[in-house]
Amino acid sequence: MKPIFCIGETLAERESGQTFSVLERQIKQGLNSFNVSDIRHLVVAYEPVWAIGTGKTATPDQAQEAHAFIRSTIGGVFGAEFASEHAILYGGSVNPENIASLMSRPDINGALVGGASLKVDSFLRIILYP
Ligand SMILES: O=C(CO)COP(=O)(O)O
Repeated sequence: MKPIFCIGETLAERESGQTFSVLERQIKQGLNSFNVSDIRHLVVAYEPVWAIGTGKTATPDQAQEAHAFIRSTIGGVFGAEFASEHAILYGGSVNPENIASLMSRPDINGALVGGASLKVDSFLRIILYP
């Protein structure tokens, strides 16, 4: 079994410029009692609350910026080598139209797909992008 540790800010937090401080707090508090060997099998996902099931996707720039911050914060806690090898997924209204642009960014290593996975056609187009 692979646990998925989902973190992300609300729209109010984003609009008030707190995205990075919220992510940092969630990472530090959420992973506080784990060591590198514990979290080796943990998957981290950036899921901005405002994008989940809303049809509003983070832009590739917004997602990349958040993923880079998450990777750097994880690196500060568990070491840069671990952080550079650790996959970080994006979740929040991923669909066949936005998967390629999201996946083109260096710190976006996969997707956590909700609603679009319930329709065979759209899920297949996501899996088989571009
Ligand atoms: O929460 C999600 C996947 O766990 C994202 O769901 P949606 O893709 O429906 O926004």
